[in-house]
Amino acid sequence: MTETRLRSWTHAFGYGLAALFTAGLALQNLRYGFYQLFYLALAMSALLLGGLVYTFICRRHQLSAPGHLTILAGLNSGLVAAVLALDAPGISHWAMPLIALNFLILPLRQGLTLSLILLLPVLAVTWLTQPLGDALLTSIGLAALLTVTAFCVWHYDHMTQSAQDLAITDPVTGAYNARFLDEALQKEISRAIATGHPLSAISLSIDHTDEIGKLHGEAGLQSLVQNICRTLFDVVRAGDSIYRVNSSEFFLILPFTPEDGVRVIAERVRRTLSEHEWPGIGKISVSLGCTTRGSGDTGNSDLRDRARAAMARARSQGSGTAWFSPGASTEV
Ligand SMILES: Nc1nc2c(ncn2[C@@H]2O[C@H](COP(=O)(O)OP(=O)(O)OP(=O)(O)O)[C@@H](O)[C@H]2O)c(=O)[nH]1
Repeated sequence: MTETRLRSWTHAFGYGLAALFTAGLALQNLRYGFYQLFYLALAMSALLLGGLVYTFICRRHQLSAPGHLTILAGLNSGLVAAVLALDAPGISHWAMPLIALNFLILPLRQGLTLSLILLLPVLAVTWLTQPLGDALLTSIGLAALLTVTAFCVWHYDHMTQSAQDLAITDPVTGAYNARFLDEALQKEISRAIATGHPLSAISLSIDHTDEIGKLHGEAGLQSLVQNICRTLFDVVRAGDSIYRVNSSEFFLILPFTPEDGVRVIAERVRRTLSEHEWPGIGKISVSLGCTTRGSGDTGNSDLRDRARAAMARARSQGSGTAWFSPGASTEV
């Protein structure tokens, strides 16, 4: 299940349950003749049903739907206004489902801000109008609910982020992994097509890895790959991204980089890596295949395969060289 679909279901569940709860409150208040509370609960219930419908309408872009903040701000401010205007002691408890809903539906910071804005006037009125014991119990209950809910949401966000990072990162080097390369490259190509900025790529292979492995063992090779990757991170600029394609190959995506630029950075990488004295190993060399997106390159495989073919060509010229392949143009 995708994150968007999961959010749609939890939002729908949250709005639905809260709408049922407030509808129940409305009926109860109608039965006992508390008409102001009846109308308040009815209005909240209608707004919650609106949230449910909005969730359904925005099901494809649930993560960025801005209407949830408006709906929840309306619900929270309605309750704050009622707490300040009505003389109804039990109304402070209505804040509980709203706090849970704020955290369930909004991003953590927005949920926390809205809940605090709701909680402060509710607690102030409770302390001013209720006996000390009741006020204390209500305050502890609401504060505990806010803390526990905020912690659960923070924990969930943290776990989700870690799982996403693990899925796209190579554990040895910290670079992105090969699985993420195609997706990231396609995204950059679409961005380059939309904005017209140049895009280049480099396929980098460490030369003579079989010999290095035989001489220094698998651990020595792994440590070399790790150090090379760390050096690559230092050499390239912030917007560039590095992917570990296999045990001895990296791929670099270089946005905003034209043909002249990729030649400059490829030469800088080649020189830096070949002049460095690698701990326990000494000097090494790398072969680099570079390419720049042409107007005819629309798929990730166009750039990826051409950069790798250029790298193979560089290798065939002798170790420690770079080769540039121009991009494909559309026929005019
Ligand atoms: N993507 C990328 N391109 C680079 C990098 N370094 C150099 N280039 C490209 O090479 C061109 C010339 O780079 P430099 O010789 O360092 O000159 P520069 O004007 O100081 O480069 P910038 O200020 O980085 O644009 C730049 O305009 C870029 O297109 C890099 O780390 N990443």
